[in-house]
Amino acid sequence: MAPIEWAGIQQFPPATQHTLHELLGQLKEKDVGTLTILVMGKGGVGKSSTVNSILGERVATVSAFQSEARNPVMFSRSRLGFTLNVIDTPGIVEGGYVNEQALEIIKRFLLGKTIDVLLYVDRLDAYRVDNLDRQVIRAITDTFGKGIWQRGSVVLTHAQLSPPDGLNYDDFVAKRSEALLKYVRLGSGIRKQEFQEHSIPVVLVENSGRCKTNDGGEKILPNGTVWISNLMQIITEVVLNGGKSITVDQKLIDGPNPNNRGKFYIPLIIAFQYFFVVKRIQRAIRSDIASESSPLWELRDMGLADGKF
Ligand SMILES: Nc1nc2c(ncn2[C@@H]2O[C@H](COP(=O)(O)OP(=O)(O)OP(=O)(O)O)[C@@H](O)[C@H]2O)c(=O)[nH]1
Repeated sequence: MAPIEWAGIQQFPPATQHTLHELLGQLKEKDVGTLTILVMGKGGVGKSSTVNSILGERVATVSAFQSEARNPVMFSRSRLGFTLNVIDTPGIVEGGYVNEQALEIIKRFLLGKTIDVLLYVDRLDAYRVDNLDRQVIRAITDTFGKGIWQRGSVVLTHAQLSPPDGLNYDDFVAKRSEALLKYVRLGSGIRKQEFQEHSIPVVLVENSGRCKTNDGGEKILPNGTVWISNLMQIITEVVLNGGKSITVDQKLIDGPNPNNRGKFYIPLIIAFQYFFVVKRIQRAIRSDIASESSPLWELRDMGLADGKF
């Protein structure tokens, strides 16, 4: 079925439309004709609202109360021969734990689809990160493999805020980003150096209808960033700056965990070590013992040394 024409793009102010068309042009130039964005995160953080903001249409259901048993949905739109797919997913946390069943449903929904970009959504106005964040990030990593983070971006909603304690806005954003990225690193198990090399971008979003606008009618953040253009710009950069898209096939769904595939080799490595390393060392020790002359204490105990030693 051909995707519906992306009419929502015309809802944006002319300057935003111009930027979006430019970005689509950049992608097409690099032979990227389809862009599939997967939106994930905890419940109630603003995933559906962000999907609506990107498309410029109210397609995903937004609820002030955490919705239960929601299914993943993909919204497809086309524009000038380009297809934009945005996949909204239910929150994957329930009762303080990662809901494995929700993850299973998401995985099955994604079967046969290729994810070009992961948007990991959380709120800017949350003042702590905890073990739950780490668990959610680990669950995403276990599902898709570490490579997903090379195609990942952290999205922080509720970005129109006045920081507490008289903190400067940009400092507050930097602190919150740093704290969250640390947990992304820990949860994904990516080594520190590698993580720093492929820095994961953090993007700010304000989905509220009361978001401030500039003279051109574009929605802006307290630091003046035109956030829809900025979000789409970062998404384009993530796609064009390397890392592979993730195709969800049956193997990925059945497991084993994509990060643990090498574990199959562990018994072989142990056997190799036993025969070629341990055995060799044992032989060397044995021949060493055989050739060793008696130590002095042994000679003394045998009464052969005269106590000068
Ligand atoms: N002020 C403000 N409110 C937001 C923002 N994003 C979302 N909200 C509100 O937060 C609530 C939850 O938003 P949703 O978009 O439904 O969140 P979700 O992550 O899709 O929620 P689940 O489907 O339950 O996982 C709604 O009342 C939204 O109006 C934002 O950027 N700013």
